[in-house]
Amino acid sequence: MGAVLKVAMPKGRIYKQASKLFREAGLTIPEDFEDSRKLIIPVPEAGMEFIMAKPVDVPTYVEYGVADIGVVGKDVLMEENKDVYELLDLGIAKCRMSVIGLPGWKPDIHPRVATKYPNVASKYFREQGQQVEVIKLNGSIELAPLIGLADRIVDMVETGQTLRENGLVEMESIFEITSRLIANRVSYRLKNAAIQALCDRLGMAVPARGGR
Ligand SMILES: Nc1ncnc2c1ncn2[C@@H]1O[C@H](COP(=O)(O)OP(=O)(O)OP(=O)(O)O)[C@@H](O)[C@H]1O
Ligand SMILES: O=P(O)(O)OC[C@H]1O[C@H](OP(=O)(O)OP(=O)(O)O)[C@H](O)[C@@H]1O
Repeated sequence: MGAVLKVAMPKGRIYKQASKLFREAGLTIPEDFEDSRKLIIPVPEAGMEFIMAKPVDVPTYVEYGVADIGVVGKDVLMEENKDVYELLDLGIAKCRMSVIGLPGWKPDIHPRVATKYPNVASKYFREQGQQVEVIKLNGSIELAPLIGLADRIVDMVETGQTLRENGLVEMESIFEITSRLIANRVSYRLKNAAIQALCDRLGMAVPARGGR
């Protein structure tokens, strides 16, 4: 049996989908931990150990090599710009990054944009040739245009429910988001057989889910 793979798994909404996909790929992942507060979960039957991380921190654990691989949203990868390999599109947690505002929005002399993703937003508006002040928030981003902190936001849209319930409109979609499998550069060489075998299994399970 090869070395144990340390996998940085995102706590929260992606975990259940990720562990389900791993199961569909034929790996034995116990369901007992789905509501647990345990942070390091041995998964011996799959030759793995899960490190339960805050989603935005997954690329950091992988870049530093304390996790060999990880599961993370494309939104986080675009924002964090870490030195990791992106191996596979897992097709789960699908949504999109969009520019959002109030209906009837008109350009302001000093436009302000609120977001959890300041790097993504700055790059996007720079490329559009628009000068904006980017304000970093950590959640409930949709509040910003409602209470006058910013005239637009850059945030994720999945079902559109948050927009509808708050009277906001999607003005432009910037990119599509799904979760990705990433790897540490050194682990990818040293544990190549195990990582490649996992990629192959997961790769077969992804289309089986209809590319979702
Ligand atoms: N509404 C959504 N629909 C689908 N995927 C989403 C949605 N919101 C977020 N995601 C994906 O799930 C990932 C993790 O989101 P989640 O809300 O669990 O993390 P978080 O915002 O860091 O959590 P928290 O700060 O509440 O601990 C995001 O990086 C994104 O890729
Ligand atoms: O289109 P929808 O299906 O409504 O999903 C989009 C919402 O989901 C995410 O919020 P999250 O639940 O992570 O809350 P937070 O931003 O307050 O952390 C995102 O930031 C949007 O607000």
